[in-house]
Amino acid sequence: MKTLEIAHLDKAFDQQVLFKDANYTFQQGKIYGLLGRNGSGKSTLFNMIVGNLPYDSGRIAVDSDDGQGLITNYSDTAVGMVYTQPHLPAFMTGVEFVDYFIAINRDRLERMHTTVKAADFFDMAGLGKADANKLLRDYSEGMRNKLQIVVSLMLKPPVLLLDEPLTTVDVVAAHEMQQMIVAMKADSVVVFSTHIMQLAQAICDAVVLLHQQQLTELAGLDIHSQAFEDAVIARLSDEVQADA
Ligand SMILES: Nc1ncnc2c1ncn2[C@@H]1O[C@H](COP(=O)(O)OP(=O)(O)OP(=O)(O)O)[C@@H](O)[C@H]1O
Repeated sequence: MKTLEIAHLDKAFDQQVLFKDANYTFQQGKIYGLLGRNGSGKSTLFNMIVGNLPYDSGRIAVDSDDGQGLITNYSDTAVGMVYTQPHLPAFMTGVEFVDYFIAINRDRLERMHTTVKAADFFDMAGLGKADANKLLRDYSEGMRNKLQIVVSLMLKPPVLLLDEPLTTVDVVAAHEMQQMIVAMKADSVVVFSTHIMQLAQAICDAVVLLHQQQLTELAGLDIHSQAFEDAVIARLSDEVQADA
């Protein structure tokens, strides 16, 4: 089973402690919503998992189900990340970028027996022919986001992290992207951060709170219930009440 393990994780920026002995194990087969207050460290956690940022101590390990077990020196293909602000080359057209993406990932795509063509990416992202020939610089933020989500999903990484992924896409695209994300959970560990409670309730199997430097699953309540929403708000308000 594919697994992402966070164990005894510590991380601080100067005097600001974001993680203190944080522990949680995410597993394939569920979609996890990561909820926390602004500035609690959700993007920092994702950046540590994907290898963009170092952590101070503890361990982050991935089991890609390839026989190596849980390892900390996992390859950069083990974790895929959808960024809030997409990292796409501004001076390529959409189709140039997708052709380039297919070329550099040809081996991976062939191993998955995927015979996707550039046109398939645009269909999945709900983008038209005219869009394909535009410079990515001239895409709207939502268009860039849709393309980024589609390319990330196409590689089927063992661990897929989505940092507030659906906030800029239109309602129709959001519905389609949700279905694609849900389809990923059978084969991947899927974790996404969001501030939209309804989105978390719509697609998550579990909600993990990042609060007071810890990761804690909010268990024991029906995720779709008002009681669940109330419990999330109460838990994340702890500090404010304590300070008041
Ligand atoms: N490279 C950095 N150097 C110093 N401080 C940083 C750095 N990156 C993030 N921080 C700080 O760490 C804290 C957590 O930031 P982060 O972006 O991880 O929060 P977040 O939970 O994703 O927030 P939001 O929900 O508002 O997007 C913030 O106070 C931020 O200013």
